[in-house]
Amino acid sequence: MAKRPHPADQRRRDAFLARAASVWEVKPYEAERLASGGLRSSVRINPLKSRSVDEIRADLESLTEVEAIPWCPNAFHILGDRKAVTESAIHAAGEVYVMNAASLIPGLAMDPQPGEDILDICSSPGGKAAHIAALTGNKARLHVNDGIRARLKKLQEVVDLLGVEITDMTEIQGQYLDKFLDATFDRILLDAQCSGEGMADLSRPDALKFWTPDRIEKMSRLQQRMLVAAFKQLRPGGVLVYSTCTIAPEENEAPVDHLVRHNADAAIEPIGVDVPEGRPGLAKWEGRSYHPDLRHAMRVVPSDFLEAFFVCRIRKLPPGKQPTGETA
Ligand SMILES: C[S@@+](CC[C@H](N)C(=O)[O-])C[C@H]1O[C@@H](n2cnc3c(N)ncnc32)[C@H](O)[C@@H]1O
Repeated sequence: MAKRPHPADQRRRDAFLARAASVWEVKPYEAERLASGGLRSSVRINPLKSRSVDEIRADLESLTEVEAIPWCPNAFHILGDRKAVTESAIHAAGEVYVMNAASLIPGLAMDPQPGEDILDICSSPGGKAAHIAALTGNKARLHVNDGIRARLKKLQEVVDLLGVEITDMTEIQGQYLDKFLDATFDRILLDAQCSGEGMADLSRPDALKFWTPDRIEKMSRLQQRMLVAAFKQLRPGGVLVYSTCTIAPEENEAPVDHLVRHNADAAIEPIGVDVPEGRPGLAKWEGRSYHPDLRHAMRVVPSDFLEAFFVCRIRKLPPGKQPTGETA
């Protein structure tokens, strides 16, 4: 017979499910089903190595069953045995990178171009930095950063293994970026440290061991400070993509709302990626209102392959293009 959860664990689970259900606009039992998906893995072919994408794809398809992801070139959902991929020679050689498919969205939303100066603020282990490098054929000037020293080693390993060319690797806490970094960028990714609710697998009894509303508030304050600092490093006309793997509006819509309300030159844009699991960001939640353009952000509702995720694209309007505040 299944062990009954401790009353404190049950209360925590109920609180989590009530919040997730209200964000996703489903019943709590449906939220529980959505958040109990187990490990969902996809794989991206890395075009930065010497072998062609076609050669790597043929090897990948010989290992296990995969299905092309329609909205992301060179990426596949793993339908068969994940281990067959993670323990393969192509994986050891850095020819493929395994991640949750939602993590492909920020790189695409960045739309990085060769020749640009690009900053990835919370970079380790480097999956999204490697995707950005792949999208530009290693032809952008890519600066990677992570605020936690211990995480830089893993980042360096991924950079080396996948053949990612970088101009700099720094250890600056994102909230102090504008104080320690004397450079501006065409595109910035802030894939922020978050409470990670999207990765919680409720089929595991300990899934919410570290989940508390206090942690959400603490993260929200950090994310807001990191976003404000990041925006200062963005060139006029440049693009900042903000993403998290969490569900909480306090960590998603709220920091972006703060940024756009305090910066007349910050404009939320559609992310431009057609993901079937994508829903608009929230303009209202539990009595709180957020900037109406947050509807252009994307919230990913979990599915067979995607974990819960949030992505928002913000442009720094050049002088002369800023709204005057006048109404028609
Ligand atoms: C969600 S993970 C980033 C994943 C990464 N972008 C990728 O695609 O592989 C968040 C990262 O933020 C880093 N981090 C935590 N606090 C930070 C801070 N104050 N400033 C910058 N980075 C921070 C963590 O070390 C962690 O590596």
